[in-house]
Amino acid sequence: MAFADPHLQIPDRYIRAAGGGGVVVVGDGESLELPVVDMARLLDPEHREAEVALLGSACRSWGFFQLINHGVDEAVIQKMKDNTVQFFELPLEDKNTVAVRPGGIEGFGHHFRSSAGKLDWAENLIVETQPFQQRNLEFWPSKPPTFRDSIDKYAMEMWNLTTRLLRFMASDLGVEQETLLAAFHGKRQTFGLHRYPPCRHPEKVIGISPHSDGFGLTLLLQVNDTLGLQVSKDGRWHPVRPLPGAFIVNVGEILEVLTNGRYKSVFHRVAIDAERGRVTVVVFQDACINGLVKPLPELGETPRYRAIGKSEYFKGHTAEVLGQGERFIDTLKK
Ligand SMILES: O=C(O)CCC(=O)C(=O)O
Ligand SMILES: [Fe+2]
Repeated sequence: MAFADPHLQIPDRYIRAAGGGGVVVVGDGESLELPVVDMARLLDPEHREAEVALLGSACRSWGFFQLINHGVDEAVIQKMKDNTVQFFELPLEDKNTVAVRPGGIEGFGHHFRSSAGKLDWAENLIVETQPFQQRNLEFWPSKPPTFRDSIDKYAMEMWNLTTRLLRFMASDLGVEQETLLAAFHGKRQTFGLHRYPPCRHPEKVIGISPHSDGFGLTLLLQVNDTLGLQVSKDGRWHPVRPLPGAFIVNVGEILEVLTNGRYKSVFHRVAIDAERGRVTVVVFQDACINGLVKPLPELGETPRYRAIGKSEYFKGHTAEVLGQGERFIDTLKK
């Protein structure tokens, strides 16, 4: 396997024509840092107003922020990190017991592929964690033995964190909290666990091709401190330097539509390190209004996107990911 032996040639199906991770990354000195939102200040009546404004401005200008003092149970986070690393360290035949099936989404394998048929330099495990009744336990690894329990507990923590964030976003947007919460309540929650091995020629490959996330909200946890995530702003790629213990939160395309374009879902990608591997735990929270992707009527604005059914939306978004061109939601703009 290409990842296992550093002396092997990089197989052609991983090599990117335009130089994979290497184009227009801003240098250290000029790099803008992601906004940092402090949950402790959001919860403190004395600082709430200013912090809600900061949260809102982060979602409008960057579509990304780091979240500190988030209040998520540290033991649950640590267990999730440990088990994720232990899973990826298993022999391939163990990981393949939950292999993704042809045409399927859940399971272990290489999930992201550009239109040119190139593979991303990563292995991934994708599992749906909510709604509870839709869990396919056949794709939940039984090794390491505590993994399923870790995923279950982490899933609950991430849903609680999502509801906390949505309340403050609603306040920034000037809508009732319940209105925004209802769009997310009972919807899908999907885990994407990623391992990006080091590569001797990082400029030739890419960890995840440029994309914007298709669900409502994304909550990303770095398992180790290897850099890799880059966010597009003003036409350039900005490397994200995760603060210790922080979550990286970003607006997905559905939240952009729900907010009638006030919040932005932006392109990001993952570059590969020459020496060190990188592991992330990503949780996607889905949303819709009665089966439709459309702006919240409670905003009281003329909708800037036409309403579309969920399955048509996902078809369009999948084509966007494969084509890496225009964002699908831009085609919904009126
Ligand atoms: O692993 C990362 O840093 C980014 C992952 C990502 O963008 C995704 O799963 O959509
Ligand atoms: Fe993403």
